[in-house]
This record gives sequence, C-alpha cells and structure tokens, in this order.
Amino acid sequence: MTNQNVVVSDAKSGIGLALFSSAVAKPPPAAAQGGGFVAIPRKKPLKKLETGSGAARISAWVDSMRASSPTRKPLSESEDQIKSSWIKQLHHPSALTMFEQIINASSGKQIVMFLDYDGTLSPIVEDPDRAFMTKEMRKAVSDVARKVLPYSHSYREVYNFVKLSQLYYAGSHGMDIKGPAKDSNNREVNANANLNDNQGLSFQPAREFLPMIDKVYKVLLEKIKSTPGAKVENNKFCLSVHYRCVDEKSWNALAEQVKSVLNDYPKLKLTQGRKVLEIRPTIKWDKGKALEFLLESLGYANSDDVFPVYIGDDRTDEDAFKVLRDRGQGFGILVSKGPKETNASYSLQEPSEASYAFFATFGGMEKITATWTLEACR
Ligand SMILES: O=P(O)(O)OC[C@H]1O[C@H](O[C@H]2O[C@H](CO)[C@@H](O)[C@H](O)[C@H]2O)[C@H](O)[C@@H](O)[C@@H]1O
Repeated sequence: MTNQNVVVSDAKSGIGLALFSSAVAKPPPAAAQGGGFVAIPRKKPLKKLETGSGAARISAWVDSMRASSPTRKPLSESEDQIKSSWIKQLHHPSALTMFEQIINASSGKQIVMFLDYDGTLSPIVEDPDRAFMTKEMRKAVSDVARKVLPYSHSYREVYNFVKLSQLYYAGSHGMDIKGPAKDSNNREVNANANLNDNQGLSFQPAREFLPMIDKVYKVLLEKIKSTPGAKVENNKFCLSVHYRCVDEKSWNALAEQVKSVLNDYPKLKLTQGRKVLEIRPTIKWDKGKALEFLLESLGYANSDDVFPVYIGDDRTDEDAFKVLRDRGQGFGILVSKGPKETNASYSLQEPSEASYAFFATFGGMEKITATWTLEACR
C-alpha cells in the first residue's frame, strides 16, 4: 500500500533523517509482527519482467513470481548456518552490532536518512491496507524527527500513517516526491523541483502517465475479478497487483490477465516486489534517482560532510543502495531475515530492529543500548 521514503535533517545536531515509502495514506498504527518463519534466500536476483506474447513468457513470469515469494518454512540446519554467517560476519553484518562503527563513520557529518515503508517501517502483512506501523515504530520515527528537526515546516499533504510534517515523502517508487521547501539549514530547493502553492517541494517525473495509469487501473480491476484473492492497488504512478492471498494454482491465470492488459500499453512496464506485480511507467526513474534528487534538493549533493543512510527491504530499494555504494557515501541497510544479493552494507532482520536503529543513529544511543542488548539475546 505504501511506497514512500522520508528525509529530515538538522544542522545543530549534525544529524539528519529522511524517509521513503510507496503509496497513499495509512490508518493509525496497530501492532502486527511477522511470524517466526524465515524466507529461503533467492539464488539469483530476478530480472525485470518483460511483456510480449507466448506461453513461455507467462511461465517465466510465474517462475519469477514463485522465486520472489519463497515458501515460508523453518530453516534447515545448513540454511541456518548460511543465514547466521551472512548476518553475523562477512559482507552484511547486522547494523545492531555495527553501532559504533556507524556512529564513527558519520561523526561530524550531517546524516540524512532514507526509509522505505512496507517491510521496513511496517511488517509485511496479508492485507496491504493494514500494513500499519507499530506504536513503537511510530514513536521511534517521530522521536527521531523531533530530535533531528525541532521546528516544524508548514506541510499540508502529510501522509496519514506517519503524520510528520518535517519529512520528505517519495511515494510510488520515488515518482511522487513531496516535502517542505527548505531544510532546517534554510537551503533552497534545487532548480528542477517545483514549488506548490504552499511553497513545498513537489516533483512528479511521471506526471503525464497519470491518465494512462488511471485507465489501466480500471481495466485491471475488471480483469482480475475472476481470480480469488487478487487485489489491485492504485499507487498513483504505479499499480500493484497483489497475489499474496491468491492460490498458487491461479498465479498462471493472474499473470495472463495482467499481461493481456500490459500488451496494450507498451509505455508501461512490469516489475516485481514481495508477492506483488508492479506496473509502472517506462521512465528512467527509481528510488536511487529519487534519493539523488532529494540530496540535491536539500543542498547536500556535492557535500563531503553528508552521510546518507538508506534502509529498505525489497528489490526496488537496491537502486538506492547502489547509488550510495557507487558514490562511496553513507551506506545501505537491508531488512531481511535471510541472505540476499544486495548492494547494502549492513542488515537488519525485521522492522522492529529498524526502530532501534533509528534511536541509535539519532542520538538515543545510551538509552537504547540496553534494550538492543536484550533483544539481540532473544
Ligand atoms: O518497494 P516498496 O516500496 O517496499 O513497495 C512494494 C510494495 O509494498 C507494499 O506491498 C508489500 O507490503 C504489503 C503489506 O505488508 C504486502 O501485503 C505485499 O505482499 C507486499 O508486496 C505495497 O502494498 C505495494 O503497493 C508496493 O508495490
């Protein structure tokens, strides 16, 4: 339901925060934690799905749907070993154990934090309309935002589920950016950004696709009616066809339905997330580009004293991790229970760990260390 990311920053503390997520408003938070199962890692990253004709193409889609939605089952002993070596050492240690290194690396720099929503701030749940943040997570994000940006900007279009006016939102995989016009240092937004009538930042690189997306949404709603459990979400610049509640026997039929619609719209492409097929414009824009745009808009693009951190859980977040890796600036943190190929530097296992990370990064270190230690021992 959501694909936004948020940004906040503060000169006084030398720390800043930014948050990303995907769609529209969420209702108030409710506690919902994921189960005690672990996703089995994918062997290879999945390719972008293509449109075209033929049963082979559909079968490739379904294979890809299956691979992006690993069966939930307890890990075998060897899988458990792989998982623990992935998290504990080598390439992607848990951010919880790298606390001091993270703080040291960012010392004296302005931290700008980018946060994915689904699977990062909220746990993955069956019904995308019920992907609420827990009370703890809401508190963590709002405490961080308060600490980092103690004064409020005027911002009308705050998403209901976060309700923090200091944050910049990048909805629809970074295609719907909104936020205050100036950061806390009073830096002006860049020349590419449009100012809305409230002088807030607003940038929608796929605006011309809106009528097409609306039309396709209606067609898709009709098409998938015959597939029990399927759901289409209109995320403004991106349509999400959820199959989490669809019986696997019907995935083929669902893929056919989606493909038949896409065949009529060559300017739209299909990508994938966690049990979701995403239809979006074929423009060269992704969460990585959105991250760069936001850094530039905040006046941080060429600055050596800026330390961006991006936390996300899904394939679309890899674009942002890669930007940070390529820039050699800041780092990415992947939220994942199991090993995955990733451009992130560190890992967290689930959203509840991410809330600790916010506290820690934003100065509540002493307060949180004890809790972290406790959690880590569970
Ligand atoms: O790449 P993201 O910004 O994380 O967005 C991907 C999709 O996220 C949401 O769906 C996911 O979370 C749902 C709620 O937990 C879950 O039911 C679904 O299976 C997940 O794929 C969002 O609802 C979609 O619109 C996004 O495409």
